[in-house]
Amino acid sequence: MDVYKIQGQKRLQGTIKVSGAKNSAVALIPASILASSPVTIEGLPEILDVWTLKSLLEEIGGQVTFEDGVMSINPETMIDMPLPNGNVKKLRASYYLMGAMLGRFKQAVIGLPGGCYLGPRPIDQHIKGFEALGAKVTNEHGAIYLRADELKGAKIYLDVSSVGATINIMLAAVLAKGQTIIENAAKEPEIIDVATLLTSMGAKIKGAGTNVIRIDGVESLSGTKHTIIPDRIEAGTYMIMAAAIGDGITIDNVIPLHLEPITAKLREMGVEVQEYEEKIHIPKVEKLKSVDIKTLVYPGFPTDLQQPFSVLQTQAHGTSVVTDTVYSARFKHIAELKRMGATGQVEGRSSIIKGATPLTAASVTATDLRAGAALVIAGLLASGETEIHDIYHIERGYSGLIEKLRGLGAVIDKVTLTSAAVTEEK
Ligand SMILES: CC(=O)N[C@H]1[C@@H](OP(=O)(O)OP(=O)(O)OC[C@H]2O[C@@H](n3ccc(=O)[nH]c3=O)[C@H](O)[C@@H]2O)O[C@H](CO)[C@@H](O)[C@@H]1O
Ligand SMILES: C=C(OP(=O)(O)O)C(=O)O
Repeated sequence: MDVYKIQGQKRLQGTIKVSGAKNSAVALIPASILASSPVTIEGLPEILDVWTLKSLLEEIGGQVTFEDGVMSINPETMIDMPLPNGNVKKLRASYYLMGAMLGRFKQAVIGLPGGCYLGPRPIDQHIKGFEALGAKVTNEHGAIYLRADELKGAKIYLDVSSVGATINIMLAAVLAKGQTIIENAAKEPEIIDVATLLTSMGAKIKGAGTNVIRIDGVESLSGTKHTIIPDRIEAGTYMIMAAAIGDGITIDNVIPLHLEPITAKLREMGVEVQEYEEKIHIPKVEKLKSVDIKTLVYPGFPTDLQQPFSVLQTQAHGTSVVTDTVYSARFKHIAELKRMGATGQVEGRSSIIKGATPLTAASVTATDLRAGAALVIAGLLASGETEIHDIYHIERGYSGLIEKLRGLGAVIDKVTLTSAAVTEEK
């Protein structure tokens, strides 16, 4: 079992480079299934989710190479192999195989997805979209069976602005006959990135990034080369870390516009955020003011950053309230932060954090991906040696984390615990 060990209270300084966006990567890779010739995606993050998707494409017969962030996918040899179990359960975004395989083969069998448990995460809006396009969809023993004689464009109103449903319907609709209109579509930058790839493959998509997306189906799509956008959630995590324990940190390879919700909140807390074309610099912070946050769909404050942000709130003077309107149970990190001396409690969909509290090292568990990111920041702040368990969650989303943090002066190691050490801890 691997853990991260962090010696805290080392001030961090320098430049940290952000990788390609996880939530784009996990949609761009399945999108390649729709092409009739090779697709190359550049700048991909080296994270578990990307490796798992590579294996999934290979399971359906794709020829895939992945080196130095560049994935080359030959989809010509792919077949409509059922994927009811196994790798599909390791990540949330395996649901994109439904839209992409339905689009190409007009049928697919895909196990219900995994990913972080943050409260219920239904996929009813994805299914509603597939059905509107003409597919018959059934759930048999935990796998979704999709089949269509042909896919026909339709008008689909999403009950919730779901990122996954918006992208999945786009994937299924690009090769459908006629026009598809997605209303109340999600507007996240990753949706624009996927639309950009599909458009460069020959798809006709208008309105990605707004709440109405129009797709005119085409006969076929061809291979292309695409460069992914930077990861705004990874960048936001490092901005929070810079405000917490930085002595001047530059975050490189960012699109500052995508970071506006986090930049605005940091400024409210008294953090100076200097924006450049593709970089953000955060000088040392003297004093943090408490602020409340409410997560919302883009361009609101991202739910994926509320857990790391809570660590900063433990260092702010006063009481802060975090309300997550997207997920009902994204608060498991609070119990872990309390082990490290934080003062916080969870009430319904909110966490209430009182600061400023010095953090002390403890043995803690990354219950999910961003809880893990929060614990890394807490470990960097805490006195003593923090040990973080279940780091596979963190490695689903942060590329080269140890090396990147060491580059700023952090003392962090990935250590394999022997079974004797694990038993002793229990
Ligand atoms: C792989 C990926 O891109 N993951 C991101 C994606 O997840 P994901 O695509 O799963 O999130 P959604 O945008 O779909 O979910 C938003 C909300 O809608 C609800 N919902 C969603 C679909 C559905 O069919 N029915 C339904 O009720 C969800 O329970 C949730 O409350 O967007 C989330 C919200 O920004 C992020 O936290 C995740 O990092
Ligand atoms: C919730 C997240 O990911 P996923 O949807 O892949 O579980 C996340 O990236 O914070």
